[in-house]
Amino acid sequence: MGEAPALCVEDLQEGFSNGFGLRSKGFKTSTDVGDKTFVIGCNNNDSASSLEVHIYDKSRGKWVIPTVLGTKPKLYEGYSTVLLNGDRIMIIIKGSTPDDCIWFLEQQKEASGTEVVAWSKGMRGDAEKPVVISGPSGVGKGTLINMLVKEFPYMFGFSVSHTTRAPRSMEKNGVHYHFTERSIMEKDIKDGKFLEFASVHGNLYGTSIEAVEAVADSGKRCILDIDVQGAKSVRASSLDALFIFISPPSMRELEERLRLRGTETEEQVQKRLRNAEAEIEQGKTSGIFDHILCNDNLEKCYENLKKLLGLEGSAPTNTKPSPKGIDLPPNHLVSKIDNKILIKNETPEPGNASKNSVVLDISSLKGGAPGRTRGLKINVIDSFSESLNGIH
Ligand SMILES: Nc1ncnc2c1ncn2[C@@H]1O[C@H](COP(=O)(O)OP(=O)(O)OP(=O)(O)O)[C@@H](O)[C@H]1O
Ligand SMILES: Nc1nc2c(ncn2[C@@H]2O[C@H](COP(=O)(O)O)[C@@H](O)[C@H]2O)c(=O)[nH]1
Repeated sequence: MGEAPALCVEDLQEGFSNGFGLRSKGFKTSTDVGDKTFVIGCNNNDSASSLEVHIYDKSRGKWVIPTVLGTKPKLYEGYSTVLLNGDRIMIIIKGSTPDDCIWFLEQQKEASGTEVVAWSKGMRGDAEKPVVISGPSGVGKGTLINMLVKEFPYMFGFSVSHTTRAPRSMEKNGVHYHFTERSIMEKDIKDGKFLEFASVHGNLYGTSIEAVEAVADSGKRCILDIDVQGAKSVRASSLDALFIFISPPSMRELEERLRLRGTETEEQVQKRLRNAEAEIEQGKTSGIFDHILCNDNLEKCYENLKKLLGLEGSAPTNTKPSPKGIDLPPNHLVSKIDNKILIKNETPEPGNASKNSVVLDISSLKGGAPGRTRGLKINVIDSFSESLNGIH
């Protein structure tokens, strides 16, 4: 809580509330959501600075500085804000690159009495849902994920978790995990940098928002290898993932795999096996998971996993995905009609496609903050007399 710098209640009354007008650098927009006013902006003219959020709570007559999750959008030349249904605010950034121009700000559940908001970048098209893979230690999650990433390198990307456990001999920092100290990870958790975290077999593990964003930005489908507690947290978040639980054929087989892997001490193996019983029970009964696969025969289980991911019989693709951006007209006005956001070019040039007006269809947005908001559909039009149908 505190004072919001360089803005007072009178400024809010001056009238750019819920407006679509473009704000230049150094200005702020205010958007009313229920009894709160979200003030988005930046105090200086530095193009490298990012957008900040302050909230004016009208019922309490107080300014609140919220905890902000996710990567913040960069300012560039200016921006417009549009209130969508619910409490999602769309931010359209002028002068940015095509992959960085549409952002969303959402209110999250309050944490320990503090307002929490989260940013997510808008992504065009129907990017596939992230995949959460859970199961007891030693069941073969890592093995299956490696097979998938090896066969479909341009389709899947692994979310690199943070952990306080010591690296195994073959493990590389930043590839298998971000190995970190507990005090640092605890601070980062407190600062809202993690989508989920859990204490697993005596160590802290967690998925940072940045890890998931990095995979989405590479145009790949994100795979998370996390325990059941983590899966439960992700289920409660807005990630909108597919949840798959891998179960062992038997406890005896699980024990044998853990021992044969030879990466844990006897004491650690015992601890992991004790935890496995509860995890298997939860995996099968908690309702968190969309699918349960038994990893008895590895090849068979892998084929079943591919089937669930819609890859049955599909040939591996060797082409790098090129995430499609959005070319906004440089000078534009923004308005909203139902589920369509009209970004009208103020200085159209016939024959110059990059200067055309744009319609964003927001009827099938998926996922949300923190992370990435998927499902934006775009139509580029020559003039606004053109039909708004045919959005793709
Ligand atoms: N179907 C299978 N049959 C026999 N061995 C298997 C099978 N699947 C995986 N394994 C072996 O079991 C061991 C454990 O597999 P893996 O490391 O992939 O498990 P995990 O679920 O990722 O474990 P953790 O959660 O501890 O990271 C490995 O040595 C792997 O080669
Ligand atoms: N909740 C989370 N669990 C995670 C994460 N990364 C890994 N894990 C789980 O931890 C155990 C043990 O892993 P190991 O590498 O020490 O064998 C396993 O079940 C993983 O799924 C995470 O980010 N969050």
